[in-house]
Amino acid sequence: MVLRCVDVAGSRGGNVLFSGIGFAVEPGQGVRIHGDNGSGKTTLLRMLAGLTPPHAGAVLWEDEDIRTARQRYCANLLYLGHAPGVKNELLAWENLVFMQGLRGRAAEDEARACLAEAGLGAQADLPAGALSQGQRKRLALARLQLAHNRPMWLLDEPFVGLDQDAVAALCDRVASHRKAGGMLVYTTHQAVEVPDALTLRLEAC
Ligand SMILES: Nc1ncnc2c1ncn2[C@@H]1O[C@H](COP(=O)(O)OP(=O)(O)OP(=O)(O)O)[C@@H](O)[C@H]1O
Repeated sequence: MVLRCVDVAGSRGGNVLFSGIGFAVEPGQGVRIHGDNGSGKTTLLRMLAGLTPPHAGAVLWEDEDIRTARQRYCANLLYLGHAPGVKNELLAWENLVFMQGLRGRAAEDEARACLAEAGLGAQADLPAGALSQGQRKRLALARLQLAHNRPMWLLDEPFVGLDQDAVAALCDRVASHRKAGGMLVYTTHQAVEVPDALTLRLEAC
């Protein structure tokens, strides 16, 4: 398994934000996309997720363009955007069932156990709209605990809004994911370091 970014350029609103980006991510590896506000971190991550087409270059999964390998790629992918993307009107545990597509009688128990591990056991029966910003972020990230069959993680600003304990827990989660052969690309403008991750700094064109 390998994700390759080949000589990629990104543009928004007609402006080229970055160009000549090239790297590969293999099992166990991590890439940190770093840069100032507006440098294009989210744009690049969206390209890796297949949500925004590259201005130039290509993103390849197993040496095939992700646009043609879409089905195979998406089956291996977990993309968490900058916003938590939770449904305010659903309870916290219902959100997890819905977001992760959990099925069967064990789904609720699985979601509740996952919330307890994320430090949200007491909030499981609250509507997501009643959670604090940090709790909403924890809820979104709780999906990572259930993503065993998705090796390619793309995380946009995963550390924003988290307290120190939650940051440490996320670093542990990411480390065990990589140890088990998972792959990670994440954006950040914070000083949180994921050990042994290649850092890619986006500079304005
Ligand atoms: N839909 C859009 N139309 C026009 N310009 C856009 C659009 N989306 C983003 N941009 C612009 O593209 C640039 C890069 O945005 P992007 O969100 O990728 O940056 P970022 O590095 O993730 O920023 P931040 O650190 O603030 O989250 C910004 O100048 C932004 O205003």
